[in-house]
Amino acid sequence: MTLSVYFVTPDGAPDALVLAAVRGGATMVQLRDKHAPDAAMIARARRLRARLAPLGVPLIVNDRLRVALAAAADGLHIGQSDGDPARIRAALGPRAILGLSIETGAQLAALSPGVVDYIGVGPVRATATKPDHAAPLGLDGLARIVRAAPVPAVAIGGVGAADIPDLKSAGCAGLAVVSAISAAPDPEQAARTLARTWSTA
Ligand SMILES: Cc1ncc(COP(=O)(O)OP(=O)(O)O)c(N)n1
Ligand SMILES: Cc1nc(C(=O)O)sc1CCOP(=O)(O)O
Ligand SMILES: [Mg+2]
Repeated sequence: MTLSVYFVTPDGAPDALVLAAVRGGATMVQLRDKHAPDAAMIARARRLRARLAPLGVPLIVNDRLRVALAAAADGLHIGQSDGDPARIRAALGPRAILGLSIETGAQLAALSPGVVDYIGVGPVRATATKPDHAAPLGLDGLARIVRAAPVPAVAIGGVGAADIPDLKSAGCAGLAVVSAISAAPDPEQAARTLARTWSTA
């Protein structure tokens, strides 16, 4: 699992966008669609996993355990209100990747050891991509959580290439982005810039 450039899809993302992000250097992909029916998500997840597995890029499903299991995805990302992480781990099995969102120091303190493989910490900044986001942490708040985390952490929420030096200084294992790739005029090039900046910063 390489978390450095973690692409989270926007609703309705075409496969071509995901494949462009991966060609550019995205190291993880999360299929996130807050509106698609489960059946459509399962079909997309199966299709994408077949394309990404040979490239060594894990496909993570957002929120939906049933979809992750049915599509034999590489893992699942859950938030604080998406269910009990220990129960979800038991249902997913020990080999799947399980990620959990952390928005506060208190949530980090409540993390059970050995249950999740990574955390997504955010939002760093307010972002229109997730209208129901928690209070922004800023870079200092992010760093406080990441430094105390017992598992690798990715920063999420309004982050992009210009933040990479600060995110690395804070101890992040990577950054998770939607719009820095999906809203770019050339998503493949945007992913490449993120990957190159990550490796050189
Ligand atoms: C890598 C990563 N980190 C955080 C989130 C947010 O998850 P959650 O809080 O469950 O919110 P939704 O994405 O479900 O709206 C994430 N998806 N990925
Ligand atoms: C999916 C998600 N989760 C967040 C959190 O804070 O937990 S912020 C977010 C959206 C990130 O989109 P963008 O890169 O366009 O800001
Ligand atoms: Mg969620």
